[in-house]
Amino acid sequence: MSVTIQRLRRARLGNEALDQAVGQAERAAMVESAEKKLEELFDVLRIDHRNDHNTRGTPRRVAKMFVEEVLRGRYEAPPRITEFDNTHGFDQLIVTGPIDLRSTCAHHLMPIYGQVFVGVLPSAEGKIIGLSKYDRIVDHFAARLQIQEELVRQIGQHIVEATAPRGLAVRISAVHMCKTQRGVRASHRSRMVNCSYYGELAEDQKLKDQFMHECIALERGPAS
Ligand SMILES: Nc1nc2c(ncn2[C@@H]2O[C@H](COP(=O)(O)OP(=O)(O)OP(=O)(O)O)[C@@H](O)[C@H]2O)c(=O)[nH]1
Repeated sequence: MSVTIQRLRRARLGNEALDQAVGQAERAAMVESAEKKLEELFDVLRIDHRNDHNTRGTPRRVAKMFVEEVLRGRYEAPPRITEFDNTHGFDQLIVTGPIDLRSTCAHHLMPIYGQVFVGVLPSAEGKIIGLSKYDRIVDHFAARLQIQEELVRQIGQHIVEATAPRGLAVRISAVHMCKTQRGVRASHRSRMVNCSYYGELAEDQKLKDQFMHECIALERGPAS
């Protein structure tokens, strides 16, 4: 059995990272193996990808898409976080968003898309992290097969462990295309909204209200 396949078998959940980051050579081998399996799938589905000018090369494209894009967050290390000294001891709520969410649902492999908002209550004695890193962290955990309840907690737990703020809130509002494009064919406006709270943001209703107020304002965008 190849090294690649052994590693995949050790990983427990589709939205968990592997034990170690997967290098370029190993990812190339994964694309090769996945391409062969996708060719078989196309054959089963009676799609003549060898002769059809539209689907020729599609098994390879899809294999690359899974390894390098859709599941990238399982094979790479989380993004590096730049920290700055909090010299003026800033300790008030910071809310950032909307952060565009592009993920994939674990049940039907359909896109999940929407917005994420992150609220951070920094510690006056701690560090401040680069604002773009919140977007990168969202992107990292979204690049896995997800359900929204677990995604919102993975993002929150990672930020808490990496930056130790006094409080943290993560809110996701997303469309699940497994529900809008197939199956029940729900309205394209139908969304799922959920939050995860940590530290003082979990305990203090006024802080939660302030976070929610800022999310709504950011969702609405600048007044035209
Ligand atoms: N709670 C939760 N459910 C989700 C999420 N993404 C997809 N689902 C739902 O998970 C279920 C998938 O499991 P099944 O009921 O076995 O799938 P199915 O028979 O194809 O069901 P339908 O989608 O109703 O056609 C569906 O009801 C989805 O709408 C998510 O992030 N959170």
